[in-house]
Amino acid sequence: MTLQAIKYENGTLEVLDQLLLPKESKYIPILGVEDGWKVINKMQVRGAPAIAIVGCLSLAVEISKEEFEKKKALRREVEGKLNYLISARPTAVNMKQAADHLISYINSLDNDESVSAQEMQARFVAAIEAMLEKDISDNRSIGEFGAKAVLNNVTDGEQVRILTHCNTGSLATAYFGTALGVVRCLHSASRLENCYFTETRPYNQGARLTAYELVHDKIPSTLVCDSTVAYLMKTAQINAVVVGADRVAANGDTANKIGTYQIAVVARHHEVPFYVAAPLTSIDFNVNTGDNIVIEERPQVEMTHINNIRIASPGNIFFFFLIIN
Ligand SMILES: CSC[C@H]1O[C@H](OP(=O)(O)O)[C@H](O)[C@@H]1O
Repeated sequence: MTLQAIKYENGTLEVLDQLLLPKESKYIPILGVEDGWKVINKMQVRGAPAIAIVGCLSLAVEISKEEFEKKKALRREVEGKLNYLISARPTAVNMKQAADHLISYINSLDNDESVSAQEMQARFVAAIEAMLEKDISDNRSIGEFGAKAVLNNVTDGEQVRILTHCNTGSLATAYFGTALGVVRCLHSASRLENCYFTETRPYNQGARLTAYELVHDKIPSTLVCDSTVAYLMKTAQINAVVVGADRVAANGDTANKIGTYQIAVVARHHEVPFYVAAPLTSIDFNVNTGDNIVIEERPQVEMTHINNIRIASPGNIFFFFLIIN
């Protein structure tokens, strides 16, 4: 078992094919931007932060193999490929945030006459490589801060029962995770009684990925059907719900995996504190409210089949994949 979703060293990139988990642990080589776009679009790599990191690293791999005589040629190629990578999936904002930041950075290098084309290329690749460690550092901070927030609501020494949705761990980020990072910190502090997590239909990120991570880390946990959450909050004294985010609007509206909204409504009804754990790169200050967040629509086969076996009768089925809370 491995929780390293992304393997990058000296211009070589491999990603864990998450569609094969938990049955098979297989890495896919990423030779450039086209490979990066495909593994993101097919959800072999998924999770808002991981999407941005893999997308940008796929560009770093491609750029590292080329030689640029002219700085403008490098800038033009970078801008075009970053905008292409954004199109792989529409809702998670992290890839767009990273693209905007990197385009601004390479423009500053292009405008700096003291920087050669070779230096510009090296600095640009280094800026992307730094995203890996930054994400891990952010996740550990989110985990510690989130654990403190949860524990503020309980008596000293009390162990807590957490509910989470989808996968927000090492398989959705560079490592450690966001909402699952909070669970990891609570467990490390010996303050976690149990982590309940949903299967997360239709793509089963919870049953396939979160279960995989929690078993790997030997964290006390219980997989529950998505339809159990209301009964769970009524009967299991859940201390807090902690989820991730794909995109947070300027007013705090949050787009996350489908099912999050109903969990939030039930948490409100049962007065269970509800937390969104996300890095700054998941916040889109250019979007005022959740009404302006693009809802991702995925092929219906992702709901009607599991491992290529049909589980729903043929017919005209249509559903949203992500929805606003
Ligand atoms: C830490 S990323 C969180 C976010 O990503 C998941 O979506 P997907 O598996 O479709 O990429 C889910 O919405 C998580 O909350």
